[in-house]
Amino acid sequence: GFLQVASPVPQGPNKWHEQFPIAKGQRQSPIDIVTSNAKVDKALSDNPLKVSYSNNCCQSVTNTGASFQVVVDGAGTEISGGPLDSTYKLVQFHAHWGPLGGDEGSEHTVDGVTYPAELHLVHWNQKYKDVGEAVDKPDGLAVIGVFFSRGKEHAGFKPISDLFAKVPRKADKVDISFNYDPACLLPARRDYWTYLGSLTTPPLFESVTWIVMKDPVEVSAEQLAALRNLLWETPSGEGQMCNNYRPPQPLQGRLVRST
Ligand SMILES: COc1ccc(C[C@H]2SC(=O)NC2=O)c(OC)c1
Ligand SMILES: [Zn+2]
Repeated sequence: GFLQVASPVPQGPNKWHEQFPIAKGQRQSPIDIVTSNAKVDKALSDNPLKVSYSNNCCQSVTNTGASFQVVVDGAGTEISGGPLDSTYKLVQFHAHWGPLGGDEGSEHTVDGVTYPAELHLVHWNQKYKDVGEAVDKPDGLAVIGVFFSRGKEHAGFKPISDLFAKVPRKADKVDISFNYDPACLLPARRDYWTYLGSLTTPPLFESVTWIVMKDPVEVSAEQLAALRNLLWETPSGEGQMCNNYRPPQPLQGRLVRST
């Protein structure tokens, strides 16, 4: 039969620069947010971040081989205001997490503190014709980051976390037949830090206006454990998907603003 060439197991974050030199760029993400250096910007509160998601925008959950991804039909699902100069539409949300029971796993850190997971709600700038055109433009994307802390069960996350067992392998996909409003995943208090950064996985395009919510949302230990129903390729074969987070990158003099 044909020579079986094993697909190369993806290289870890500290090797990405070999194929993606921008990994050592001037506006890489994530970062450690040093709260005492964040500058309160009244303009952010004068024009509050507006999040208007519809409750039937979520189409399916898929295992991308790097995370779960809820694919969203962006119709009527928009954010604007705050640091954004135009309207952005939600296209997908996913998360990053650590090992079972550990406290690392978030991508952004706050004064060096990690959370067990971090949710990313990815939006693209409506001035572009589609997300493919927006993805590598300096103002192309806006990602809302929400920290997950371990505590009581998150009723709003349960319909999604219950689906992970149905998509164990890469490219597995299950339709979302129920109404679901992703806004339920946002903390009640809408204060955030914002800065200019990048995608946190290759190709690491420096195209993201980051909006990192200050307050974490609580999810249960079982919901965090459900993330490990997702499997991926490891050097020793198929294993539980975990530690799919990039560590903080150099700030390179960037300003982090705060509400
Ligand atoms: C080629 O386009 C891409 C590639 C990767 C991602 C996902 C990254 S970006 C983020 O915030 N977290 C992640 O894992 C992406 O997201 C819009 C767009
Ligand atoms: Zn992400």
